[in-house]
Amino acid sequence: MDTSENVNVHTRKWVLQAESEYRFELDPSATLAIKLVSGHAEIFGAELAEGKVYLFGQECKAAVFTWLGCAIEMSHPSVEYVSDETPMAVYANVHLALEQMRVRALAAVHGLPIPEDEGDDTAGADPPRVLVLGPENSGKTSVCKTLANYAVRAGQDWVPTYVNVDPSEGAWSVPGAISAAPITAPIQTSSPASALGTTATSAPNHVSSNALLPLSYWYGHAEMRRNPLLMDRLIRNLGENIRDRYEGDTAGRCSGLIVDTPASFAASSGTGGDHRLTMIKACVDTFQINVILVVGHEKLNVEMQRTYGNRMAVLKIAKSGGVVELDAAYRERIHKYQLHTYFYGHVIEPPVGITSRGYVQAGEQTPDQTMHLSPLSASVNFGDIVIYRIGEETMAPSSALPIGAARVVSEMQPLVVDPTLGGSGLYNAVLAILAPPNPDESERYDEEILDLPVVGYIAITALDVPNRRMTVLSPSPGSLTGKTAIVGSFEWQE
Ligand SMILES: Nc1ncnc2c1ncn2[C@@H]1O[C@H](COP(=O)(O)OP(=O)(O)OP(=O)(O)O)[C@@H](O)[C@H]1O
Repeated sequence: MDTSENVNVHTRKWVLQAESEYRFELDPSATLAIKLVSGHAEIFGAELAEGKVYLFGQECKAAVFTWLGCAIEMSHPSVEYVSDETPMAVYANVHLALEQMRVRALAAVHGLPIPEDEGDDTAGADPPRVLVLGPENSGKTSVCKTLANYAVRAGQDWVPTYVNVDPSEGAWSVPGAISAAPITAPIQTSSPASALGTTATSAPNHVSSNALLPLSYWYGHAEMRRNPLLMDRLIRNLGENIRDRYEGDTAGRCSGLIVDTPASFAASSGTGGDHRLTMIKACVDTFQINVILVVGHEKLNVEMQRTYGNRMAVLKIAKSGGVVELDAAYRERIHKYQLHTYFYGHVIEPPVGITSRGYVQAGEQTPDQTMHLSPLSASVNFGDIVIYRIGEETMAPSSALPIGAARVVSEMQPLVVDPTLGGSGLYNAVLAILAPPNPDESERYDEEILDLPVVGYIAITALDVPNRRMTVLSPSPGSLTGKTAIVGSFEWQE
């Protein structure tokens, strides 16, 4: 194979030994190109194709791992090193155990003899429904991605459901949402702005061939403690919806699901009002969890063993030494990238000095498809959209209220926001547009909007109070008249 094409002062080659990984981190303006020259390699479980150039940007941090050894060629990242100490063998063993569960579940569905589980003849025929818990920067998302990718790669046509209940993650759309999506192709890593792959919600149809169709509910905030009751309800809505979808989808159900959680489920916030156990319980109940993986946290592992160990497998798995500590400023920048990517898409330019010939961006299937989106800026009447905020405007956590004080407005109450009032908080706000309510009026109920999934997002970029009009940025054409929207605490910044 001719590898000389990109070998110049701007690139060099690394030879990786078996079971080692090349880790890199990018500065805000840096981009990176990596090409697999020979051997086999993967990024969080997604295989690299030989000879294809993968681009990374927007402060991406990741690792190219190889089971048997490989040679890669790349430009210069901001930070790089190779490590042969990885927990990948453990993750692969977990995958094998989950795979056996899938095979047994499918055999049971087809009335075939159920293969025995090595060493465990009491094993049932339930597909794996895995909850991944761990503190901040333990690598939960990376573990979930790896396990989902290994399932997809197993060649059994599994379609695992990836559930993200971390509202700060952004997942397939914008931060503030919790979502689930069936994974049909390995999740590529190229930018933290689309950490779990490309979504179909903002991309026009012609570029959504590799996109996912997630089911999302809008929580509206990055932190669970902001409104735990709402979070609990949305998690349960997500679970119920997935169960409904599974009814006619045997392959999906047998493939199981993997639930990625926020760090706040693992560590108490410190200032009272510790809702994390309630959240874990909501996940266990609604997703019918039968395996809990605790990433690198002894105390949480013991706690989970005590609470759930008699009903399901609770496993502690090691944290990878490669996981990068992400600080608050970084997370804020990522939220900005995610919002921007939702509306405008993103194109990662090849690094300086590297030919763009034949380059494709990770996650895309054909080289001529870029993710450059053109959102629309439209002027709408105040009366066209009904905007709600859930709960009190300045919501202090219940634990912060004086003893004996009751909330005047319930945390779950949808309140109509009047754009004409000063301090409406709508200028530069990100809004979730909800699916229509039940067409049958008799089936409607007060808090129905809490249970409606999201169909898309808009941002309010200007408010003209005297003329009762506002300018909104929307990813696609289509009338907003008569739509219901919810505002959260995310701000749009151009
Ligand atoms: N082996 C590795 N080598 C290099 N970077 C890695 C590795 N594993 C994870 N990372 C990076 O470290 C960062 C944190 O990892 P990840 O998002 O998986 O952790 P998390 O526990 O889900 O985070 P959070 O605190 O947001 O819940 C990410 O940017 C991820 O891509």
